[in-house]
Amino acid sequence: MKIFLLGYMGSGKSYIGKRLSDKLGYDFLDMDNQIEEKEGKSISEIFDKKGEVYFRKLERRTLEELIQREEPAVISLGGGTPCYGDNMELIKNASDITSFYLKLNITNLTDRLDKEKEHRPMISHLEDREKLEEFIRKHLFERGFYYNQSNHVISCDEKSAKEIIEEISEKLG
Ligand SMILES: Nc1ncnc2c1ncn2[C@@H]1O[C@H](COP(=O)(O)OP(=O)(O)OP(=O)(O)O)[C@@H](O)[C@H]1O
Ligand SMILES: O=C(O)C1=C[C@@H](O)[C@@H](O)[C@H](O)C1
Ligand SMILES: [Mg+2]
Repeated sequence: MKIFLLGYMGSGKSYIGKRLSDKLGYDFLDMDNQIEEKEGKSISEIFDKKGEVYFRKLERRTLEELIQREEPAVISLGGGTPCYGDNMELIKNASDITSFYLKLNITNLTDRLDKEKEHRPMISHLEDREKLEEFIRKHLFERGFYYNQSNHVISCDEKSAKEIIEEISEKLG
């Protein structure tokens, strides 16, 4: 059984994923960290030096490897992973994966990301909160189509990590 966490940048995939894995006694894997280890570079450096298309290809190969993995694990995907090529189809077609979309509203995502833009190359160039919010609104409109194909949608607005983890655990039964 593998648990995949999906959602926009800043939705808590890494934060919740680590804590959920501790609770379940599963391994925790963060796709962004795996990519950084493979390349020996930070995500920002990969975007800067090799470009986004190179990153998306690497992300696809890493997704394929994670899907092949047989041991139980909680796996946090990159924010864009489900939204490129047929990545979401691969996730949906794997019989041992349960996917959760960690859903937050635009205001809460903007609040979080406004404080943490630097290591996120998709948004690091946006000068102020207004531009960031406008970008997130458009981006989420495009990406929601993919995220919403997850097995479960978890509304995370105003919820603590503990509450979110409890909700995920309930869905897992
Ligand atoms: N339930 C929560 N309540 C309050 N803050 C939270 C909650 N979940 C996560 N956070 C905070 O939100 C920020 C973003 O979380 P995190 O880095 O886990 O997002 P992410 O989905 O992994 O983003 P990315 O796709 O960019 O890797 C972090 O500072 C984290 O501590
Ligand atoms: O939303 C995105 O496209 C991204 C999210 C991050 O997790 C990283 O995978 C990278 O910064 C791209
Ligand atoms: Mg993360």
